[in-house]
Amino acid sequence: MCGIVGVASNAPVNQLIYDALLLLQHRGQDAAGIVTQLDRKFFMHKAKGMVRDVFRTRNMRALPGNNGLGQVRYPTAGNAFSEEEAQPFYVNAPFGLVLVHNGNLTNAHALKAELFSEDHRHINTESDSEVLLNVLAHEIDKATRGLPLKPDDVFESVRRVHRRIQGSYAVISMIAGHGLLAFRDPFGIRPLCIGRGADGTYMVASESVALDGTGHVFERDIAPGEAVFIDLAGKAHFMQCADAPQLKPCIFEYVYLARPDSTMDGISVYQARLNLGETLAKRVVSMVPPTDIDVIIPIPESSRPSATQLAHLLGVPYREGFVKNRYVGRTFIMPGQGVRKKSVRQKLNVIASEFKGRNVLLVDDSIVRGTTSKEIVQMARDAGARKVYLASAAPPVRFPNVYGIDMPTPEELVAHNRTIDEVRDLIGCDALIYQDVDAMKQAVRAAMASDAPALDGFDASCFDGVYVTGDVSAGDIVRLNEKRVGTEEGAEDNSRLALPNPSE
Ligand SMILES: O=P(O)(O)OC[C@H]1O[C@H](OP(=O)(O)OP(=O)(O)O)[C@H](O)[C@@H]1O
Ligand SMILES: NC(=O)CC[C@H](N)C(=O)O
Ligand SMILES: [Mg+2]
Repeated sequence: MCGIVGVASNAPVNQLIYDALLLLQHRGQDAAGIVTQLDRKFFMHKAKGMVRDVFRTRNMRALPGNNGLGQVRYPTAGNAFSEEEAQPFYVNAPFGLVLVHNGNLTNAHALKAELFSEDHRHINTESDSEVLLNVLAHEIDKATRGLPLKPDDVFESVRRVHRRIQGSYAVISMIAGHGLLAFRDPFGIRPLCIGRGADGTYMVASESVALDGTGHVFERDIAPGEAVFIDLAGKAHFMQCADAPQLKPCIFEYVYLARPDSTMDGISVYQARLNLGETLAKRVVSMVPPTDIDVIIPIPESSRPSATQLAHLLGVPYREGFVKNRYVGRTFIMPGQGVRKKSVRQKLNVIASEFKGRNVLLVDDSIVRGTTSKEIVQMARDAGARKVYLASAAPPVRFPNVYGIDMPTPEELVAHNRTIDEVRDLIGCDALIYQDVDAMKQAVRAAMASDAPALDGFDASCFDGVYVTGDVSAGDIVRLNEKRVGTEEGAEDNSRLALPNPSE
C-alpha cells in the first residue's frame, strides 16, 4: 500500500499534487515524491519522510508544469532506508518516462534477470517498482509505430505489460511530450480512481478522498486491467488491456488501509467498517454475555466505526478510553518491530477512569503481529480494569501478504500456527473474539452501492490463504522476504544496495 496521484491540467499542478499527497499520507509515511513536466522536461523532488517534511517552499518552486505525479511510500519490497527507492522512478528511454506504483510484483526477481539478459536493461535498486518501469519502457518502445506515439500504441504496451508482470499494481506514469498513463492490475487488487475538476483537470488517485479533498468530482474507479491515457490536449482515452479481468480488490483496504471517507469500487469504506461491527456483535454475544461488559472502548484510529456499531447493537456504553497523540503516525506501517512497539505507547494513552474496576471490551479493526493489542491490554490492566476482553473486526491474519502490505513472513503473524486460545494467552486478554472470514466478506460486500461495478470476490489472502493471482509459491514468499532490506523482518544488511548481478 502506497498512495499515488497523477494530474493533467491547464494550470500548474505542484500544489495540487502536494495537497492530494497529504490526503493520502495514511497510505505511506516513509518517503514522498513529486515529478512535474514542462516542455518535455521532468522536474522531480523525492526524499525520505512525510509529505510536510519532504517539500519545502524551494522544492515546490522547482516543480513547474501542468502535468505531474506524486507518491507516498510504504515500502513492501527492496530497501526501506533507501532514498533512491523513494518514488517516482525515472528512465530516459523511450521518450522519457516517470512512474509511481502502489502494489507489489510477485515475479520481480525473475523479471529483473530477464530485463538484464533479454532486454539489456539496468536495474539499480531492489525496488520492484523500478523493474515495473523498465518493463513498461521496453514494451512502449516495442509498441511504438511512428511518432508521435498514439493511444493505441500505448494500450498495446500495457497489454504486453499485463502479460509479463504478476502481482498487484496500480500505476501512474508520464511519457514526456505525450501524456499521462494510468492502469490497474487485472484483478484490481490495489485501488485507483479518476475524477475531474471544474476547469477540466483530470486527477487519478489511489482513493476518492484525494479527489474530494482537492475539489475534484469523482467520476469512477479504473476497472481491473483497464488503462487510461490522457494526451497533451487533455483528451482521455480508455481501453481494457487485460485478457480476462476480474474485480477482486484487497479486502484489507476496507478493514484498515483506506480512509473511512473514501469509496473504493463502489464500496464505502465507512459503511464496510460499520457492517463489520454489526457482524462482530453476533460473535461477541455468542462468547461473552453483554451484561458482563461494562464499557466498549475502541483502539484508535481505524476501529472506531466498527466499535460504535458494536456498542450500539449490544446496548453497552461506548467510551473513548485511549487518547491518540495525533503527531505520531500509523504504527502498523512503520518499518521494524522495535519502532512499532515503542510507538504504540507513545501514540496511545489511557483515561484511567474509564477502566478502573470495569469489565472492558476493547475493539480493534485487526490484529496482525499483536504489537498493538499486547501493549493495549496491559495498559488497560495497569489502569485498573477488572476484565479485559478483546474483539477484532477482522478474522485472524494467518498468511503472508504479497500484494503490497508489509507482512511478508508467516512467523511474524501472531495468529499463524496458533489456536485462538493460544493467541489470547499471548496477548493476555480474558476473552478474544475474532470476526469470521465469510462474515467479513459478506459485511464488506453489503456496503456496495447499487451502481457499483460487478464484484467477483476479494483478495483476502492474509485471512484465507487464497492468492487471487494464483501464482504465489512458497519460493516467491521466501524471495520477497529476502529482498527486504532495512526492516527487522527483512535482511539486516542495510548496505546491500544492490548492483545487479548478471548471474542472477
Ligand atoms: O497487531 P498489530 O501488528 O499491532 O497491527 C494491527 C494494528 O495496527 C493498526 O493500527 P495503526 O496504529 O497502524 O493505525 P490506526 O491509527 O489507523 O489504527 C491496526 O488498526 C491495528 O490497531
Ligand atoms: N506498498 C506499496 O505499494 C509499495 C510499492 C513498492 N513495492 C515499494 O516497495 O516501494
Ligand atoms: Mg489501529
